[in-house]
Amino acid sequence: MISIRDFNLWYGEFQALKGVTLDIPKNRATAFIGPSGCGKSTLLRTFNRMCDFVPAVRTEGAIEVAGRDIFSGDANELRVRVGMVFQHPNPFPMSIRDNILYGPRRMRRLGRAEADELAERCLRDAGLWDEVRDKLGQSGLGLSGGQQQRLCIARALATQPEVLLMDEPTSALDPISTALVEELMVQLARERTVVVVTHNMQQATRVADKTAFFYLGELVESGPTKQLFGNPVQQKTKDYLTGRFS
Ligand SMILES: Nc1ncnc2c1ncn2[C@@H]1O[C@H](COP(=O)(O)OP(=O)(O)OP(=O)(O)O)[C@@H](O)[C@H]1O
Repeated sequence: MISIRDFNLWYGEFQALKGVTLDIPKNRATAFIGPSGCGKSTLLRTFNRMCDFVPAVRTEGAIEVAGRDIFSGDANELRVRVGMVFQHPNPFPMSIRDNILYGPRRMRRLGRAEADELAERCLRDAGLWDEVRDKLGQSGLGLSGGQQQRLCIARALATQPEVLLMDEPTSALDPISTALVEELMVQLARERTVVVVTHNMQQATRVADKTAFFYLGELVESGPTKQLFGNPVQQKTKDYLTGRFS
C-alpha cells in the first residue's frame, strides 16, 4: 500500500531519515518502533505530507501510496486518503456530531439523513456509539480522554481513508482505554492500512502484523512482527529488544 524507496529527509542541516526503503502492506497493521529521536514520527508524518508544515524540510527519494507519488499531487487530497490520529486526543471545540462531519462537509454538502448515518457509522466503527448516542449534540471536549481519542479515530474515519496513521495513539491513555484502542486498531486494519508509531513493544506485538525497527534515522530491520521479536536478524535489533539501550 505504501512503498518507500531510498527516502532521505533533512530538517535544515540535520538528516533525520537516511536511505529508508520499506513496503507497508495493504489492510494490515504495521508498527514503527525504535528509541526516541530515531525518525519514526517523521516518516509517519511524511505519508500525509504533514512535514510540509515544517519550514526547511527537504526530501529525496520516493514514496507512493497505492501506486501514486505523494509529492506530485495535491496535499489536501492526499490527506483525505491518508488520515491521522495524534498522541494527544484533539477533538475540535464543537459537538461530537460536528467533529465527525467536519471533514466530509469540507468536501461536499451532506443531507440530514446522510449526515446522521455517517456520524453513526463512524462512531460505531470507532467503538464509541453506545457511549455517546444520547449526547451527539454535546461538546467533544466533555468526553473522557479515552473517549476523546476514539472520537478522533471516528473523525479520521469519516473521509473513508485508505490509510490511517496513528502517532503513539495510546500514550496519553489509561490501561482500559489503551486496550479498547488496541482492539480497535486490530479491527480497523482488516479493512484499511494502519501504521502506528509506538514506544510500547507489547503493543506492537498485540496489534501489528509487520514491525519496522529504526535507529538514528535508518531502518535497521523490518518483517512479520512475530519474526522480528522472536528471531531478529540484526544485532542492533536484538540489543534494543532486550533492553540494552532505549
Ligand atoms: N520540526 C523539526 N525541526 C527540526 N528537527 C526535528 C523536527 N522534528 C523532529 N526533529 C528531529 O528529527 C529527529 C527525529 O524526530 P522524530 O520525532 O521523527 O523521532 P521519533 O523516533 O518519532 O521520536 P519520539 O519517539 O521521541 O517521538 C530528532 O532528532 C528530532 O529532534
